[in-house]
Amino acid sequence: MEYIKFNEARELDLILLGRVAIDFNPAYNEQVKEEFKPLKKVHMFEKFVGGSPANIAVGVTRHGMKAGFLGKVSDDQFGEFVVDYFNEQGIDTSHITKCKNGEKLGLTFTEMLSSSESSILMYRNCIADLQLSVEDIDEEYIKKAKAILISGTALAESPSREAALKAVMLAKRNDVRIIFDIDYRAYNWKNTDELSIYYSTVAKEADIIMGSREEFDLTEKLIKPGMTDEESAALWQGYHAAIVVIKHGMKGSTAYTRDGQSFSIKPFPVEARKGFGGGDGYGSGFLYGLYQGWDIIDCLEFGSAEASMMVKSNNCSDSLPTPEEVHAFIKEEKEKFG
Ligand SMILES: Nc1ncnc2c1ncn2[C@@H]1O[C@H](COP(=O)(O)OP(=O)(O)OP(=O)(O)O)[C@@H](O)[C@H]1O
Ligand SMILES: O=C(O)C[C@@H](O)[C@H](O)C(=O)CO
Repeated sequence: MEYIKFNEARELDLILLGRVAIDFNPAYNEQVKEEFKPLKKVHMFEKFVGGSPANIAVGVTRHGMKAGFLGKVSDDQFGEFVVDYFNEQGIDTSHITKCKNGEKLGLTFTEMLSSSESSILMYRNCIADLQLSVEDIDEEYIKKAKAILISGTALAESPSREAALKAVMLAKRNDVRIIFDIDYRAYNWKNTDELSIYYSTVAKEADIIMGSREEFDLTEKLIKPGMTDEESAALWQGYHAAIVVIKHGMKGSTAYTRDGQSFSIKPFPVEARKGFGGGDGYGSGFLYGLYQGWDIIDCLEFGSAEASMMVKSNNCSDSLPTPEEVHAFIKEEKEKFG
């Protein structure tokens, strides 16, 4: 059954809008399996492109999809690093612009303490990605895409908030599917009422919504707090959503489809290097499956496998796998665990 229809004539599979940053992860040698340590003890860091929509742009491109990024970077070598890296991956960077008033890309220093404890230390003053403004949102560009993915962090502040809302409105009138990845990052938000207002505005327009239970609770705060997954799915499907994906970390995740069905998957157990990045692997894999027209359960399995591969890795972008690597991982895990 086809739950979502993409306009096949479009040249871009997906435009991603929002957060892009630089991740500094403790240097890690897979062979030596260096020990976990507190951030203050780390001497060497490796630099990667980071930020959820940027990571998903890399992920879907590794799967052969054609992605474009709509965002703002700093007018310095870190901004150039992002654009160069995206170009090398084959991501369309024609609508990435540079900040004009000295705003800087966010720097994320990550701490990996054990296979179940990790955290991030964000430097996000005078932040570049939230400078995206309505002038950057070009209808002709949006029209080129089958779908646009809005990352929730883009809604945290003006001018990026209005830019994201404009992109949603233009997508709507141009037959472009809207994917809302709630992508809650507490450091961006002043209070949760604001968050509920803007998240729910986009969720009402979205064809696909993806988020954790906590993220749905925040989105629904001013509508009806304390809903079950089934109630949340019914609420958003009552507006526009064809597919609502609700994640419960290691307990697994469920996709609810508009015909009243639900499909659940458990994570593939792995020795994790970090807790973050799983969601981006999950999103990349799930969306790839959907574009291939797979059954929802196969999309979930692929996303879940890609998530497990990413929590094992030392970064959230560069190690995103190819479809062949994900299939091989699934085969290996099934042989191990039956
Ligand atoms: N330790 C782990 N082992 C295996 N899989 C994991 C682990 N942690 C997370 N995952 C997988 O990653 C998926 C997404 O993780 P999570 O629920 O933390 O989402 P998220 O908050 O969107 O992640 P992110 O920090 O990447 O944005 C989970 O649904 C699960 O499939
Ligand atoms: O921004 C974060 O929360 C962590 C980043 O290091 C990472 O790139 C990411 O965005 C994971 O979703």
